[in-house]
Amino acid sequence: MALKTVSSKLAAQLDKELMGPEIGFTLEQLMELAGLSVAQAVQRQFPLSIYHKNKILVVAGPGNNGGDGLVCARHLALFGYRPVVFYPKRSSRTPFYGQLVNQLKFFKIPVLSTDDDWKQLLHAKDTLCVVDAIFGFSFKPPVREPFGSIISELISVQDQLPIVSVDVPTGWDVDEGPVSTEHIVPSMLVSLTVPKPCSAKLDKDKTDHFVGGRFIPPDFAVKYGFEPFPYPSTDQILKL
Ligand SMILES: NC(=O)C1=CN([C@@H]2O[C@H](COP(=O)(O)OP(=O)(O)OC[C@H]3O[C@@H](n4cnc5c(N)ncnc54)[C@H](OP(=O)(O)O)[C@@H]3O)[C@@H](O)[C@H]2O)[C@@H](O)CC1
Ligand SMILES: [K+]
Repeated sequence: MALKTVSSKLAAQLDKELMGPEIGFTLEQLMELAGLSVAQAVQRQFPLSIYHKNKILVVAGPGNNGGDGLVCARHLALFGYRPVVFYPKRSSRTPFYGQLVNQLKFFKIPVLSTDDDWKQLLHAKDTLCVVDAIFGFSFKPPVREPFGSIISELISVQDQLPIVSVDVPTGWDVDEGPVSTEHIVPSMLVSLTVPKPCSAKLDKDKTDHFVGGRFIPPDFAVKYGFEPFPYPSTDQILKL
């Protein structure tokens, strides 16, 4: 089956239309479903009954990809995992990000900043996986600090510690794929709504690919040039 993708430009347009005056979704609604999808994909890939570790590091970036990570952490806690969130650059774009952080505190999920030693979580002995919610479809290379150093740390452990990338592997050009030889190779990618073109560069032997964010009707998918995904039953995700 040929991979169905939409470009970064079209993905942003699709997002805008969903949240525009005619359709009227709010960011909060879509982000909740996006974060839930990612948590469900993690649970499918790393069920607690098989993996006897429950600590998950969620690295959240400054935009909506990071917001998806904050929501995902809350659902992971509800599913029985022990998420820890590293949120180095907190957004003040909308008060909603602050509310998401308050919800994490309500769930007693630690939220670390650059002053904390987040790197001690980068050990496969204790940590099950890392959720990469740093950048999504609005990332434009080259990467700026502190994220360059954070990405390098993740790359240095990815052979031992699986990375679950949300929507786009962080640091990859959304349309072109990896921009340097040293790059994140996720063990799992959860594309939201529809895969972005960079996902065609995934090595299928190294990365399992899921689509999630089950929030559009079939005719809307067709309008944006892709076939609707056949999600089974009540699932929020589909393995491609
Ligand atoms: N319909 C859907 O599918 C839905 C999708 N959703 C999710 O939204 C994601 C897209 O979110 P988004 O548009 O907020 O952008 P995102 O990728 O998080 O990055 C922007 C941030 O990164 C920063 N930044 C950029 N380049 C940088 C650089 N080189 N180095 C350093 N920083 C850089 C940039 O900073 P700025 O340039 O503004 O200073 C800004 O702060 C999408 O992938 C999906 O996960 C759901 O939540 C809702 C429904
Ligand atoms: K990401």
